[in-house]
Amino acid sequence: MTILTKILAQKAVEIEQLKQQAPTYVADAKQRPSLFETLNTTNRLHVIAEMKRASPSKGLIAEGANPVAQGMAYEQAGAACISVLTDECFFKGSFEDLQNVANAVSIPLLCKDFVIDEVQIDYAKAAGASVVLLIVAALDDMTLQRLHDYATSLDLDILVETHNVDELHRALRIGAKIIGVNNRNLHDFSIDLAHTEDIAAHFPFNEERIFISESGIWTSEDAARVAKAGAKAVLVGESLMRSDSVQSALQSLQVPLLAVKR
Ligand SMILES: O=C(O)c1ccccc1NCC(=O)[C@H](O)[C@H](O)COP(=O)(O)O
Repeated sequence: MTILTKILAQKAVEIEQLKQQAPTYVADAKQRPSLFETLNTTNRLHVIAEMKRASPSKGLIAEGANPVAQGMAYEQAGAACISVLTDECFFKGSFEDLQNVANAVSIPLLCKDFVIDEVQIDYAKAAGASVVLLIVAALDDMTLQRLHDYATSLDLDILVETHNVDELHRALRIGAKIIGVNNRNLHDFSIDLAHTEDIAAHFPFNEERIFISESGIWTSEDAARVAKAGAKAVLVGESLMRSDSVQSALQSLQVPLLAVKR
């Protein structure tokens, strides 16, 4: 059993519990800017900054981190979006974290979880998310399309995560507009930014789609490398959580985008 299959088995159990009750989270009703529109602006690489206390690959990263303080620091430093991990078992996050961050910031807000059922999207929306993540590797084509349509019907943006060219094609077939490449292999934890470059070579760049690079981004050289491949944004967790200065760490990743028309 790999970590992804373990996480998905745990999600199936949690979903039955979520279905026993309606979401009790009530975030302030805020109209957040669309993630798609946000990422289509400026000529610098955008940063989606993640609130990440712990992870299966690294164990504890920032156990005592305060999600509200972290979220506000990200917003002030110029993040385009904040990602909040809501998985409790493997990442020590929660929907409560998401709701608290939602009440404190105004920028787009991603509920980062392993979504396999509509009920999780209902909870994400109730807790204030404006974006949800769908991981292609975790879903069959029909479920991927169904969840994508459901999130769209709730006016949510959807980040569709891929890890290889076959998954990119599956994401394109469902009409995904925001497509991420996770540089981390969710089965063995290895990280390689070359995944971004390999998938970029097959990505049909145009103004209707956005290409994002996720995981393993630590330095401005990493950011410049994935920007060169065509990424408009990076999704960054650990390096920001461990940084003494969120402001300078985040801003060092906002490298200029190349003047190449993609
Ligand atoms: O981070 C992990 O160990 C992990 C393990 C198994 C499934 C998912 C995992 N991470 C989720 C993510 O995608 C990252 O939190 C996110 O992309 C940020 O990555 P990083 O900047 O490397 O913390």
